[in-house]
Amino acid sequence: MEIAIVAHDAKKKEMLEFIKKNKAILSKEGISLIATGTTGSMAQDVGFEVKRMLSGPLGGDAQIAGRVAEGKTAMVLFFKDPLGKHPHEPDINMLLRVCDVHNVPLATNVATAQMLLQAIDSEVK
Ligand SMILES: O=C(CO)COP(=O)(O)O
Repeated sequence: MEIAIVAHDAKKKEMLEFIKKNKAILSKEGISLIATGTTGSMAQDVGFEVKRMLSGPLGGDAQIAGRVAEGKTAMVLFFKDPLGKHPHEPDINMLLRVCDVHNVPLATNVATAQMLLQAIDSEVK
């Protein structure tokens, strides 16, 4: 199962804490991680194996949206900064929309992301 992790700059610290806390689940054999560029480097720096897309503002969200649409990415954990402005807002909205179009679980905050991971924990090897 491919899970995408994405975090805006103001949420990167939260994402780092979240993935470290959930390392046991996220490192399972049946789970692979993809990420936007900077979020991915951050995860790699603390020992995760992550396939990195472009950075968000350069098209990374759009690349992940493409993978969701193709049925490759099965879950998106996207810690959005609800207080900031982003030059690539259209790409961000596209990713959210494509998740809804394809009924792919999408968490935009830590509380929901935690529930999603708990929901799949027993199902993934
Ligand atoms: O901008 C982003 C998501 O919209 C995140 O991109 P980075 O992980 O490259 O910072």
